[in-house]
Amino acid sequence: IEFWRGVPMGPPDPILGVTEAFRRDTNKYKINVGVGAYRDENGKPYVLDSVRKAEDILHSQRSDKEYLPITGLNDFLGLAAKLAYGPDSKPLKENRIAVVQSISGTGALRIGMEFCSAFYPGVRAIYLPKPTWGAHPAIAEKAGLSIRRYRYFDEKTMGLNFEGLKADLEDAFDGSIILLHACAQNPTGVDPTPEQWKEIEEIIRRKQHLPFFDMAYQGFASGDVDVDAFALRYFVEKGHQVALCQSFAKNLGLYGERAGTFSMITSSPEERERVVSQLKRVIRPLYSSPPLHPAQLVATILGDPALYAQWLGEVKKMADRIIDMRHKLYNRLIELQTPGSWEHIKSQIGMFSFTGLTPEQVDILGKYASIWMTRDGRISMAGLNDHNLEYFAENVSKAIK
Ligand SMILES: Cc1ncc(COP(=O)(O)O)c(CNOCC(=O)O)c1O
Repeated sequence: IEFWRGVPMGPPDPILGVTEAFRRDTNKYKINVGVGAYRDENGKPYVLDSVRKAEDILHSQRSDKEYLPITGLNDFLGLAAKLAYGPDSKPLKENRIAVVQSISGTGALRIGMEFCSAFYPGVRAIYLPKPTWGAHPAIAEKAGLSIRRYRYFDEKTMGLNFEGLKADLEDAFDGSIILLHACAQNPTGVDPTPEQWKEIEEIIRRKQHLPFFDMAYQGFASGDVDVDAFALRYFVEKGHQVALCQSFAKNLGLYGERAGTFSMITSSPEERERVVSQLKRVIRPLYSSPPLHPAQLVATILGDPALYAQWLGEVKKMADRIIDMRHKLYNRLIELQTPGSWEHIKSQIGMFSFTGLTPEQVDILGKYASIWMTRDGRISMAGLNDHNLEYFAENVSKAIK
C-alpha cells in the first residue's frame, strides 16, 4: 500500500529557500543577503572567541551527559534572565519570574504561545506586527492561538507607522496578547524610539494587554545589551507581567546550538511555581528535556566575568560592522544617483534592512546579478562587506533605474 501518495510538495521556506538558491548559483560574484546569520568581513560565519574558550573549558570539565530537568540547566536560566531583565530587576530579586530553557527563540515562542493558548484568561488571539518574522504566524497557529495583525511598517517613509500601530492597539479587545520585537525588528529593521515605546506602554497598560516580547537580538542591534533591552525593562518597571522569548542565536553566534529561554513575570513565588509546573506540561510532550551543551556554553560565558566582558566586546564588534555597512551602502547608493531616498538604510537597526525593492526587482537581482534576498526586499546587512559592497550597490542601483 502506498501510504504517502497524496503528500504534496511543500513550498520552499521564504527565507531558507533563498540560501538554497544561493548555494545552487555558480556565479563567483554571488551574494547571499537572505538568511539572517552574521558573516564576518570576509563573508564567513563567525564563531566568537568567547564561545571557543567556553568550549575548551567545557571539554576540560568532561561533565556527564545526564538528562537536564524539563526546565533546563538552572545556572543558565538564572544568568540568561539576569542578562535580559538586568541585574537589578525587582521581579527577579523577588523570585517572581518563571524561566524555562527553550530550543532557541523559536522554541521559546512555541512554549509561550502554547501556554497562552491553554491558560490565557483573555481572548486567545495574538497580535503580530505587519510585517513580522516569517515563522511567527505558523508558530502561533501550531500553538493554538488565532492571529490578528497590527500596523507597524510605513512603506512611504520606510519607517514606523506609529499612528496606525497605536490605533490598532487601541482597537484591539482589552486584554489582547501583543507580540513586540524588543529590538532590531525583523524584517524591517525599524524600532520605536524610547519616547514611542513609552506611548506604546501607556496604551498597553490602559488596555491591559499582555506584552509578549520576542528578543532575538539583545546586544546585536545597538551593540549594547542594556540599550537593546530598554523596551523590555521599561515595561517591567511599569509593572507589566511580560512574557519573553530569548534567543542566543545571533548575539552569541550559537545559531545551530539552539540556546534560548522562555520566561513570564508572575505575581508571587507561589504563582511562579504554578506557572513553571504548567510550562513543564507544555515541554514534556514536545521534546521532554532540552539540550545540555548550549545551556552549558551560555552559562560558562555569562557566568565568568572575563568571558562575559570579552563577549560584550565581540557582540559590539558585530553590531558595529553592520552599522558600518549601512553607512557605506547608503553613501554608495547616493554616489550612484540611485532614485529614491535611502536614509532608511542608515536609520534602520539590527541585522536587516527593508530596502523597498519590489519582488520583481528582487527576482531580477537574483537571476541576472546572483544577488539573493527574500522577495520582500529585506536584506541581511551581515551579508555585505568591503569586498562585495560595490558590486551589490551597482546592481541594486541598476535594478531600480
Ligand atoms: C524576530 C525573531 N524571533 C525569533 C527568531 C528565532 O531564531 P532562533 O530560533 O534561531 O533562535 C528569529 C530568527 N530569525 O531568523 C533569521 C531570519 O529571519 O533570517 C527572529 O528573527
